[in-house]
Amino acid sequence: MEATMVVMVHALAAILTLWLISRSLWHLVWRPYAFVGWFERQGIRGPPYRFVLGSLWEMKQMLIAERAMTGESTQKMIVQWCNLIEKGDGHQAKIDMGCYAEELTLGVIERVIFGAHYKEAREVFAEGKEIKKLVVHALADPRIPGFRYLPTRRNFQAWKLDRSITSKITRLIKERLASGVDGDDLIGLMLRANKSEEVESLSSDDMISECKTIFAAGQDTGATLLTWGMFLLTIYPEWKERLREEVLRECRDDDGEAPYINSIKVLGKLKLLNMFLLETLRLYSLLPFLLRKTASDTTLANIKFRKGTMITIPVMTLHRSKEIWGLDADEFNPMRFEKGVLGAANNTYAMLAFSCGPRGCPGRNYTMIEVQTVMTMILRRFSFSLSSQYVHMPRNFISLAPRYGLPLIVRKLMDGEKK
Ligand code: HEM
Repeated sequence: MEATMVVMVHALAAILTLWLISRSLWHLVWRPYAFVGWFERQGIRGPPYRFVLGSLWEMKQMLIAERAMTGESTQKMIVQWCNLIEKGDGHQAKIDMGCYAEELTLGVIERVIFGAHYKEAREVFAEGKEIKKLVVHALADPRIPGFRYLPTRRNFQAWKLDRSITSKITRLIKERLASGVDGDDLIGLMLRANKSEEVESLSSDDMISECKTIFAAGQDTGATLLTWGMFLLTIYPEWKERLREEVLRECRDDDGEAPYINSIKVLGKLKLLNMFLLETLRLYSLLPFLLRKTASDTTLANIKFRKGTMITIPVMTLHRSKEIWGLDADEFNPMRFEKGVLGAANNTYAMLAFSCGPRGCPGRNYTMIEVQTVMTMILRRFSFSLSSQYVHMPRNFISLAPRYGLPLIVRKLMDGEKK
């Protein structure tokens, strides 16, 4: 009896070991090879790679496409607001700007990356949100090397979500390749960059992780800047009027009727709006601190740091430093940016909302175009104020956002108010 038990335990252990080996081989060897092979058949070859996204002209085309998509999505949002007003008392409606901003920027980024709206992109977004929660919890974990590789419940959850995101993005890229469509979206740019002789090829993994990065970095950032911008306009109504006046003045076509979707050239003329957004980013910096690791033994401000030291750059504190920005550093004053970012403070690196240097944010223009386009269109159509239900509680959940959203009361502008 005992001998049978021993044989059974051994057999079970052998089966389990074989199963584990086959799973590991599948994940580590066979699957990546199959995947790379599949991409190679499409003419996409592997590493190494530098981050190259086609030519500058192509990047510009992508921004033009982004602006058009933002215009369309904002138009859709405007119609929804008008319907809400009609269904209500006909004068005004309560909306949560945070939710609309999230939906709008998600609609734009999925089209900027994949060229169309996809159910999978929505699911990727929802799963990305779950990962974000896990990351926030992980920040409180003990700093033990290799901790993130341990099979804890949270790590398992994160790995599962990451696998699901990867497979959905892979499916979307495959479908796109199969369709043979060559668009002005991120996938189109990467595929063209691959065909070009001048740049090194992207591997399949590079393409997937590029999509993941842009999706993660580019969605809620724009939504949050838009939300803080709208919040500040309700707190400083004189700025709402100044910006509306600028928008109505600059965004006119030959008929004297302002177009829905402004050209980039027009956006360039909206100086006050640009200054307003810079001041919003100064006071409500989305990333309240940045982290850097010293690559070698370093001396900063006469303090010696050993190689590998983690340094926290307190962006939020620096953005409100009177030494750097002057005595009115705590006050809201977009006019400080009248002579540009360099003229606003006594330090070249004072404005860190997008960080700076080679690892500064590559999505800066993208966001500014997106948020300017949306605000321009809202300012032309609506008047808005803060709902009494608003609770001012900024929360740093990887990025700084209003914890309970931004409830606004929106009202359609009368014809007389648009002049
Ligand atoms: C208001 C909006 C945004 C803000 C405030 C912002 C801010 C930042 C900051 C501070 C960094 C540097 C992070 C660090 O070094 O630790 C960064 C990096 C990055 N951002 Fe943004 N970002 C915004 C929007 C976007 C958008 C819309 C995209 C893409 C479409 C994007 C893509 C990226 C990427 C890919 C990086 C990593 C760059 C690298 O590691 O070299 N960002 N962003």
